Amino acid sequence: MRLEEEREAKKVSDAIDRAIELERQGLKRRGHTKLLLLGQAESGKSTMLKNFQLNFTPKALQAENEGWRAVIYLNLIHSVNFIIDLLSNPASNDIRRYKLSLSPLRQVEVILVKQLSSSDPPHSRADTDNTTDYRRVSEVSIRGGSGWKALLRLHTQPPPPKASDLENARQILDACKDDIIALWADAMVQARLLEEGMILQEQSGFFLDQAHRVASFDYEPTFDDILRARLQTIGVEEHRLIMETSAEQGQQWIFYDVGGARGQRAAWVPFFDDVNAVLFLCSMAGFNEVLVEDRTVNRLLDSFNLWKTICSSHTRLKAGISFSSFVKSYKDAPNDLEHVTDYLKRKFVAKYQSDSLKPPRQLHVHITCAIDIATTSAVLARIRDTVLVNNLLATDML
Ligand SMILES: Nc1nc2c(ncn2[C@@H]2O[C@H](COP(=O)(O)OP(=O)(O)OP(=O)(O)O)[C@@H](O)[C@H]2O)c(=O)[nH]1
Ligand SMILES: [Mg+2]
Repeated sequence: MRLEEEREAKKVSDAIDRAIELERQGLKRRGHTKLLLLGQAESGKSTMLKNFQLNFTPKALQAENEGWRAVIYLNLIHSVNFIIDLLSNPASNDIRRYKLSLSPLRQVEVILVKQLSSSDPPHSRADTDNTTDYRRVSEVSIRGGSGWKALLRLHTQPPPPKASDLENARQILDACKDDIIALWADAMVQARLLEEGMILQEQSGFFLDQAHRVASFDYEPTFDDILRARLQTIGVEEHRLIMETSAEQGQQWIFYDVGGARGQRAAWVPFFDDVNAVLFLCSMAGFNEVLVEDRTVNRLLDSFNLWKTICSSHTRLKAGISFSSFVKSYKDAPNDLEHVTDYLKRKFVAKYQSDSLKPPRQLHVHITCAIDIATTSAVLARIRDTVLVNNLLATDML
């Protein structure tokens, strides 16, 4: 029996090895692999992506250092400004002094947000919600694809003639360093935060206890800092990672990192069908927290529901939804992509043939998936060729 069991286990293990090898070869052939990161806001999607970069493309992550420095500065300054706002009634000379000495940080925050969000207006929750939420520090979010990493160009271009905004931020932070440290250590500040039920240490983008380091003139972000830096994702960002590690060298991994807040989730749908894997993240700490966007909903419960929705979502036809039960004229044909596509194509052509004005204009039907760059570029090439040939015909050159 034991030998039989061992043989059986070996068979299973060999089958798994073969499947892995086939998958590996498949990936090699396809040249790249696509991964979709899903989960509610602050579940760690962007952080996972950074971890992938750290492991597989460390040089590329290193090259993003200046961009992350700006995010870390912004995280720290945002916390400081938040505390100053909280102490709006200066109860003591000390508080008045902090307010004055740390006031240059206001302008630095505005500049950093502007720089990070490039042409987009900042999407600060504080902008949309006038009621101050003392339980959380409002966040600054940058729209996906806005090119906030354009900041990184600082890296490859020669230094600008005048001190850059980032350099300015560095100097001001250095000058404010001692007061930031003193503010955070102040017993009155801590008491006020406690009164408001705010535990800043547990919030993302918390760098106050690292102020002595981060605010120093010679500060260089460590990988650990980069992992802790918080920038809310808005929309869907595409990140292309060219693997640097020897086993995967040269392979391209494309990550789709999405915004996880409820208002962002509709944007995920088009990405489901076209990826090799979905990575779903759930923050275990969410069990006693509520959603920022809906304070009546427990975060863990929201994650469960989201997971359920994702598990039950499928390519519509593959999920067994019958095309013919919605389109009555589709009879006696298989419920698969090939036949449904062919049917739709014929339907459009038939309408054109029966209703197009005379003389008929040319019709070219293309099937594509607009989020698939390869198929879409093939279609674009065909469109370009058609336009080119028509132009040549019109000028009697053909
Ligand atoms: N303690 C702890 N913190 C984490 C973990 N993963 C991420 N974080 C922190 O949680 C914060 C939020 O993480 P993000 O990766 O920005 O969250 P996200 O899922 O991309 O959020 P959205 O972009 O808003 O959808 C960051 O400041 C991280 O440093 C974790 O496993 N444990
Ligand atoms: Mg994110």
